[in-house]
Amino acid sequence: MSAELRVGLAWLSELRLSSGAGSGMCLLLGATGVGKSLLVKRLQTILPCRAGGGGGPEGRGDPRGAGGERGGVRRGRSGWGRGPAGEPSLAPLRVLDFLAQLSSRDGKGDLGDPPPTRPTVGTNLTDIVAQKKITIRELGGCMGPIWSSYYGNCHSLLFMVDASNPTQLSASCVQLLGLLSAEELAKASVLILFNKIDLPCYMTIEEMKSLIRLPDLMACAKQNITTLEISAWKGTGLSDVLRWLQDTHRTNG
Ligand SMILES: Nc1nc2c(ncn2[C@@H]2O[C@H](COP(=O)(O)OP(=O)(O)OP(=O)(O)O)[C@@H](O)[C@H]2O)c(=O)[nH]1
Ligand SMILES: [Mg+2]
Repeated sequence: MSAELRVGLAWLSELRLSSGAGSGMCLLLGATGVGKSLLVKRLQTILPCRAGGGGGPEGRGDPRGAGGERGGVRRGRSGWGRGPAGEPSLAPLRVLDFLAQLSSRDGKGDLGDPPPTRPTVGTNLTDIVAQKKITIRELGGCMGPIWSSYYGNCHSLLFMVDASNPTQLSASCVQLLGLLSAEELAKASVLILFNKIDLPCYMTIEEMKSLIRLPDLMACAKQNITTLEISAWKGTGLSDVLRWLQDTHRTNG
């Protein structure tokens, strides 16, 4: 095969990946400051990722500009190359080792210092490879009024709540009700993440479930709903998030 043909085929396969072919779409939503961007960054350190540009983690500009979102620098051809800061990313088998490590330490694996984040103005697209390619689309909390423009083609939904912020809980509950009643999300699997359980004043999952009357919501909802307590800061529960994504997109996406 000629060198030009090889380059052409590699380019076509990049194009196929960047168009989202064969991937499942996961929406990551929640009020501002709950920890969505930090979660994505933590997943990026565990798994091989491809992050979109434009509306990136601290993205700006037209949030609906698909070209802009995808216009960023590709990080490694195969997805198993170098990580966001040029550090080597983990090979497939090492991902499993890493997950085992996270679990064996009660979810508190050594992920290093949490990277800084800024409020997401726009959308932040990240492809992770957890058996299948899954595209995680974080929408900034400040984009709440137009979240619904992104519901189409969504296979799964991560909805994050700040477990250390009781004053935000009722607003989060209203957002969740809106999501669960959206027709376009009726078939999506939903994972509710109660984040920031590393903080001393956090509400327990039982307290939050009862405050937002989650059992009643779950009884009425069309979606399959799961809940998890996590700390994106410490890494607690991240292995469970990855397992849920894998299981959900194996059958769904
Ligand atoms: N203690 C603690 N802090 C966290 C945790 N997760 C996120 N944070 C912090 O909370 C702040 C907001 O986090 P972001 O990830 O930017 O929040 P976001 O949900 O993406 O916010 P928007 O983009 O504005 O919607 C940052 O200072 C994070 O470091 C956590 O599990 N524990
Ligand atoms: Mg964010």
